[in-house]
Amino acid sequence: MTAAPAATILVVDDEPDLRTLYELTLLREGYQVETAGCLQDALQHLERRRFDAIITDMRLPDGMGLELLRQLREDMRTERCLVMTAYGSAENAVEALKAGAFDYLTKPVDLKQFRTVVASAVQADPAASRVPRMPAYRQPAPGDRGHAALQRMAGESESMRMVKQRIVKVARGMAPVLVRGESGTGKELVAQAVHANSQRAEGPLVAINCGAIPENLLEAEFFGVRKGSYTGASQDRPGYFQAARGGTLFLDEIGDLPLAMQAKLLRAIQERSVRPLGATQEEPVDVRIVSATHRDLAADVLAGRFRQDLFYRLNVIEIVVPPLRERREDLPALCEVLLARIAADAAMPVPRLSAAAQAQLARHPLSGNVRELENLLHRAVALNDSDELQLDHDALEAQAETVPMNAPEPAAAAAPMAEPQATPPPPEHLPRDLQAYMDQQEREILVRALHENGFNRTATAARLGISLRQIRYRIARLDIPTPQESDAHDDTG
Ligand SMILES: Nc1ncnc2c1ncn2[C@@H]1O[C@H](COP(=O)(O)OP(=O)(O)OP(=O)(O)O)[C@@H](O)[C@H]1O
Repeated sequence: MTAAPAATILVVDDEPDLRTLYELTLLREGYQVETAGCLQDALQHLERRRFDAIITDMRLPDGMGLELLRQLREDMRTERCLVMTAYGSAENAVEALKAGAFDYLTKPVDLKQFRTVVASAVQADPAASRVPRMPAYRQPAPGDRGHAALQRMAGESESMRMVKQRIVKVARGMAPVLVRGESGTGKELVAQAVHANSQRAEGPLVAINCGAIPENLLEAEFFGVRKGSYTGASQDRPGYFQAARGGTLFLDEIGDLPLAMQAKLLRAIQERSVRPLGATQEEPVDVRIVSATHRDLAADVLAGRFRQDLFYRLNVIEIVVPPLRERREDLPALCEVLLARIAADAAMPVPRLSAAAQAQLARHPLSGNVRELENLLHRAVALNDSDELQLDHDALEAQAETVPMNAPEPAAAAAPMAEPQATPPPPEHLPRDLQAYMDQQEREILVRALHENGFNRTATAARLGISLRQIRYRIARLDIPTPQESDAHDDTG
């Protein structure tokens, strides 16, 4: 057991049998337990002393369990609160998490899950016990993992500072986080910082690009496989959920998940258990879900492309990463960090950006956000032959001409440019082989777009208004060579 033996827990439930069941279960785990049968009783316990965790039923005879949460927050207390909600009442669970609950449990409570969730809530936190009246979150100290992860996110603009504050604030609970923002804004860095600032930082962070996994493999990849479940499954193989146990599962490009898989993911999140392919039994999983998307998921829900119930579950806490054009004051800091990174990778001294290059960047639309900036700097370093870095004029021109590649929804993105861009001029002579002609056209467009986006397929797909799956298919069909490392990059981020 990971919990400190002397951790104290307050159990609030009006049903005596359940109260006793929870009490005995917790005592057996080595905790000190106090119980209360109603809200007033619970508030009196809280006046007398501090606890490590509170477990409360949602409905109490004299009010709602959420009232306790409100009181704890008002008094800036550190107790972590677990709320028990009736089975199937997703709204209550989401409401509790939004109100600041550490986590929730669904009734009837599975005792194994109960023990796991409680252990995670009372994990030793010496800072919290020494300083009883502090905000519910702790600022990361220089040198610790959470601090380092925030440092990796360059930029001190007002909007970035707010993003960082929000990360610290929400990191410590279990509530699912949805990171929204245009492509290349740094959503993956945000997810890493949430993990690093959470109490799960010692556990794994498993990052998956949902759009990059072939549809027929999704279930096995997510939930694992039992030996013999299909020809070739010669041994048990864990899925992402098992791999992320005790840590964070980062589901990037969540909007690309097909509807059938959305239903399975929802079930796994609600039940907190998964059934590997070929298994007869479910196995409990303990993961925190952070997801990200550049799409307008609410619009996808309206269009029937994304399940509303899953959206509701994933979007308990939202972090919006602003596009670079709205925080241009971050440009110098970003250039510094990115150039240092590029130089370190190439084992060379950090180059200096010329004043002319800085001015060019300040005027450039940078619709591809930090990723575009990174690509421009990469190219500049590669072509550089002087002390001061100049920007590649052609690359700047080419990228400035492109329409923003980040409109939230590819289909919508295609609409405004339909007239001038969607219809190429007709060929002078009719082609003899229509298919070969079309393939050639498509190939040229893809190669150009891939070049312009530094071979990042996520960005290229967004630029062309197609999904990542479609672009992967087209690249393979047309046999377009791409650098190995770009494959790895856009698979994970
Ligand atoms: N604030 C930042 N400081 C330093 N580097 C950054 C910052 N934001 C983004 N980057 C870098 O820019 C690149 C793109 O970032 P990232 O992959 O996190 O974007 P994203 O929003 O997840 O993109 P996509 O939607 O295409 O997956 C990465 O190399 C990342 O390290």
